[in-house]
Amino acid sequence: MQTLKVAIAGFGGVGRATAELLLQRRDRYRQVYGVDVRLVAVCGSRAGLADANGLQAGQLAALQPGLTGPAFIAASGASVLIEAGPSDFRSGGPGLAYLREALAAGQDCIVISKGALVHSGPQLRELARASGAMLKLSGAAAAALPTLDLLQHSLAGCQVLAVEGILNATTNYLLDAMRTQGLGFDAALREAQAGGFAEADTRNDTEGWDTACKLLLLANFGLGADLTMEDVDVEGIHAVTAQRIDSWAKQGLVPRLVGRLERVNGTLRASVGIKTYPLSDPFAQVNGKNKAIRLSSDAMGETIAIGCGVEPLATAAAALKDLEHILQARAARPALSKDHPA
Ligand SMILES: NC(=O)C1=CN([C@@H]2O[C@H](COP(=O)(O)OP(=O)(O)OC[C@H]3O[C@@H](n4cnc5c(N)ncnc54)[C@H](O)[C@@H]3O)[C@@H](O)[C@H]2O)C=CC1
Ligand SMILES: N[C@@H](CC=O)C(=O)O
Repeated sequence: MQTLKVAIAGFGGVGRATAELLLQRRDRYRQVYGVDVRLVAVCGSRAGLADANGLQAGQLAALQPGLTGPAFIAASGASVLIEAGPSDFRSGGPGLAYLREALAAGQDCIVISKGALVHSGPQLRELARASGAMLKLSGAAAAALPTLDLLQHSLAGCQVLAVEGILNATTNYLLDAMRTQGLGFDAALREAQAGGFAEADTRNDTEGWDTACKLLLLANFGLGADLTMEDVDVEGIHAVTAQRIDSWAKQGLVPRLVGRLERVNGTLRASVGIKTYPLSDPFAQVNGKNKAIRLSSDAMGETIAIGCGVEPLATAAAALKDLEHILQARAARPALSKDHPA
């Protein structure tokens, strides 16, 4: 049986949930793909663990100091890296160094943090192209809500004319809690933090940056654009007051923080801001920490997906969906070269 060695960098809520789910699914990988998927290394900012024979769930509680940093990936012999560190789109975050190292070495990468992809997307894509590595990012691009899958697979061949998305769970949760429970902004934010889906720096959620990051990933990795944060008009929800919420409610309107991409005269325009919807619009029904995406295309009309799951499991599952796609692609490779010898 073939072996596939996986390493995880960034071992907080999502990294740990991904490790646990991967270990639970090992039998499935053996049965469906005939592959022995081993978790061979994990690391946080100051400590890690590695074992080429595969780590077991019971070992993950205690990491060893010092075993961290991009070099640990090569040392572990992993051929797939799952990156789940903090998101920092201004610097690329710690993920950038891990991804550069892994992609340059030809290791397939599953990215859950957004920072490096937004900061250095074209460079990372080029590293992947040059080394033949696969670069997957479902976890970064709204995770449990299918977004890139729709653009890359479900609407393949269509021209996507517009994308509108409730892409950030925290802001949707806040707006909803203020509107339906009369909670104050700070109290609602504390609930989102307790739920494990707010960013470490919650301004990234409330000021609209997380939505803008996800929108850029959809534009650049889903629609082949090359936009930067400078190209996005970004408005958050931090200035929303109880009075404004009341006034919208009296008009029968539901506020959502949405990211929008629109083709205008052949150019893709990107913006993030509050939009209000009448109750008859499906976006008005996307409650709590749910997310949604509406795509308009030339030939398939309008497609809407709504989704969420319990975090951090849902994001772990989105990342491991990418792993399944990598297993499928790896399985298809020998068949391809047999049918079409070079
Ligand atoms: N929590 C959620 O619902 C979702 C989170 N994400 C993204 O997943 C990522 C992780 O999120 P959480 O696990 O919730 O955050 P977290 O803060 O619990 O975990 C991040 C981990 O990265 C570690 N880290 C920091 N610097 C590092 C370095 N140089 N090397 C290795 N590890 C380092 C930290 O010690 C921490 O344990 C973030 O980028 C977030 O934006 C994406 C989708 C949903
Ligand atoms: N903070 C984000 C979670 C990860 O992307 C959100 O609220 O959606």
